[in-house]
Amino acid sequence: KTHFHKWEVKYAYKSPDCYKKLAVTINGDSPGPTIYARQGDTIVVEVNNTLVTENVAIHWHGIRQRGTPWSDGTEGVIQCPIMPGADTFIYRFIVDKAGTYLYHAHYGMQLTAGLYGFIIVSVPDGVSQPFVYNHDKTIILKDWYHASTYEQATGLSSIPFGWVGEPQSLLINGRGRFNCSLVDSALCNATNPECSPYSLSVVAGLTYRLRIGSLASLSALSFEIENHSMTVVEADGNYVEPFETKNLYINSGETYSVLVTANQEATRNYWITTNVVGRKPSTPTGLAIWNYSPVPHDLTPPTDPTTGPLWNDTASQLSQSRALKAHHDYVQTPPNSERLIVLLNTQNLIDGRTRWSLNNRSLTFPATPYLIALKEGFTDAFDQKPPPDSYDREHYDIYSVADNVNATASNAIYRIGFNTTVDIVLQNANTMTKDTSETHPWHMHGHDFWVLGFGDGKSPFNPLNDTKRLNVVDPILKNTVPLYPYGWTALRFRADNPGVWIFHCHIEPHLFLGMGIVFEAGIEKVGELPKSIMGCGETKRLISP
Ligand SMILES: O=C1O[C@H]([C@@H](O)CO)C(O)=C1O
Repeated sequence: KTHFHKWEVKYAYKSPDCYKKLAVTINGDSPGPTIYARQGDTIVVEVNNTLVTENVAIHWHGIRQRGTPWSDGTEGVIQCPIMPGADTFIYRFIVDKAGTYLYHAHYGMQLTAGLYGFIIVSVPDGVSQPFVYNHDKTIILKDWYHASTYEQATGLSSIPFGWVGEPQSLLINGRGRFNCSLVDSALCNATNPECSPYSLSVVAGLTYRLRIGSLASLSALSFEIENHSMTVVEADGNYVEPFETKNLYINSGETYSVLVTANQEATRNYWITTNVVGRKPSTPTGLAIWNYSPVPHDLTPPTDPTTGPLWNDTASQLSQSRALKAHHDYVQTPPNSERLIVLLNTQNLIDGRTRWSLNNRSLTFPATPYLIALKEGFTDAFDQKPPPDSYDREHYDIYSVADNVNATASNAIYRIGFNTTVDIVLQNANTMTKDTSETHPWHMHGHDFWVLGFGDGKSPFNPLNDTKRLNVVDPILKNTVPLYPYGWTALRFRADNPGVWIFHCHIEPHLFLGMGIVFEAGIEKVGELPKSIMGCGETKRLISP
């Protein structure tokens, strides 16, 4: 079955947290419409960019794009962006795996500006899932800023550096609440119905599958439902060996399904809350209501909202990450790997500007998208010398503020043998601030990867032959995984999807500052590129194949 969607991307005034600001919307909405489909279906989205001056590209997050790398929607990597002033681009791809996925802008800072939403893929008819529930609901989490993304992007690329800071609000299904008394401004209206809390109505005794996704710009979040426990059953479109938790940690780019049974005193409502973790919070708790019908859906719960776990309890976040294992009926033990890439994550100055680098390379996109340059043989379009597979592991002190004087901005890419299995070890380090290391959610396009393990400090081993510290028995497949402060994360993937793909930190300002790598695998197996990814408007027709 093919699902057609016609989207107009445009600016609209929105007050998701009572404060009125311009947001990039889809057909006037932020978050955008949820795409529903069944495994094996084709999704066609005709995107019409009516922004006045900004390009757009939309990424289908978690969808592997097998055979359609040109529909991955990443500006600079696989397509010329969709031009403003009503240029149109048609994304067409197959959703080949049931699960909970996301979409969002992948151009500049437009995710922060509000272009984001869900893709829900259900199992084919007659196929069962390894858990049961009565109803299926979606909850999308977002952090929200009042400054425009133009101001943010300008600060990030200026000398001196202007950091975006902590968000003003946390939104649950596009609704939050900023304290209007903090600003002397007619722009903030606490009685605007747009910012009344989202209320999820439940019937006592029934079990709900909540599909929870985060597309935060910066914040790692914890999510909980007062007095109700959650059983985690799915992560990034993969079944999990079920485990129970009071609060769910969720990073930007991750999705989870949890089962929640409405088994508490049903004569009142309860708080649904989300809180910042991983960075010292200054953003108020995000609030929604767990409503037992027929209690009025907007009746404020009689209790104080839960404040979540301690923001810096990394051990508890790590223990949830380690609890995630492939469901026992869906274990795919990864084959041995053939290559190891160790990526040292550092923040450093390049030409006086603050950037993020991997092995001293800070990613910049070339003017010609990689996919087109590689396919058409434009060897001068980007630096042809691949970046290093490792760093000076023997001498580098991850606990010091390092100078990293050799850090450079680079558009070089990794070349990976098609169908080979690769291990990646993400190694965290100190930032340019003393005694500071941050959490980074790493997201891979075009593939899921096995999460082999996490550790503290410097990864002391070569995962190619160390199976003791790693889980090669029942590792979970994911597309986004956290790298914790001063820690390491090891993952393995099979480069079995021909194309050019980006692997990057999902904190949007960090990607903006170069925190990602691009790799190519099997480019010779990519079919003829659609002309619509090249150029703009009718000029696309002039381009010879
Ligand atoms: O990239 C970042 O910059 C700031 C800080 O390191 C300097 O202001 C911060 O917290 C980041 O994550």
